[in-house]
Amino acid sequence: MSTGPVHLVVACHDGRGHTGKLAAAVRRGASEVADTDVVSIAVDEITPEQWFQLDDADAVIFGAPTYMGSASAAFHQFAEASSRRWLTRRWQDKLAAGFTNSGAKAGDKSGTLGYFTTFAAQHGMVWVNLGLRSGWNSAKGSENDLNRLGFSHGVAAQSNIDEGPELMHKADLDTAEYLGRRVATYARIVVEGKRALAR
Ligand SMILES: Cc1cc2nc3c(=O)[nH]c(=O)nc-3n(C[C@H](O)[C@H](O)[C@H](O)COP(=O)(O)O)c2cc1C
Repeated sequence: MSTGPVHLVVACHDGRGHTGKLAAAVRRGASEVADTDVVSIAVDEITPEQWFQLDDADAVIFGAPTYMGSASAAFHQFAEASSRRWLTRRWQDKLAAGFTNSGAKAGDKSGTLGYFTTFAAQHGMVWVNLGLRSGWNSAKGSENDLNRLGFSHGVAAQSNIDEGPELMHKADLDTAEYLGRRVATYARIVVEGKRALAR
């Protein structure tokens, strides 16, 4: 039996809509887990109140497009601004996860997901990986498999640079929903575990 809602934040920089569409899918997946409260934050427009929402979250899922082999500059600006939280260890032991999108199939997205894991580790957060085997890697596989591009640290989606977000691949959106559900589930386990230990 749940003892109260678990708080998740999806903290994302959306470039031209593609990464925002992934963020919405992560949020949908997380919302499917009972008693999960999910808030979305545009990190390039973050307000003082939203910094406090991050401070109060049980889990934060970071998202940014891959620009020049890493997270976008807007995300890095947010990460640098979070250094005040780093100083006070405000995000210590929260769960963290991540998602990105790029134009090329590989597109150096490992650089972005790897950066997210380092960023989370600097804050003392606990990383939740994607937890899916690679899709589309055998004769029976297809591009419609979950995790079709075969990344492990988080969601790595792809969209053609000359197409809008409405054409994003369903398998990528389904993979993002999967990550949302996974993080919400683990957040529930951790929160309930901490409450049990405190009794
Ligand atoms: C400045 C810039 C740098 C980019 N660098 C990469 C890159 O390193 N690898 C790649 O595959 N695509 C790259 N792209 C394409 C974007 O990753 C892709 O268009 C983006 O993920 C779309 O998501 P968005 O609408 O949220 O920006 C770049 C695009 C821009 C504008």
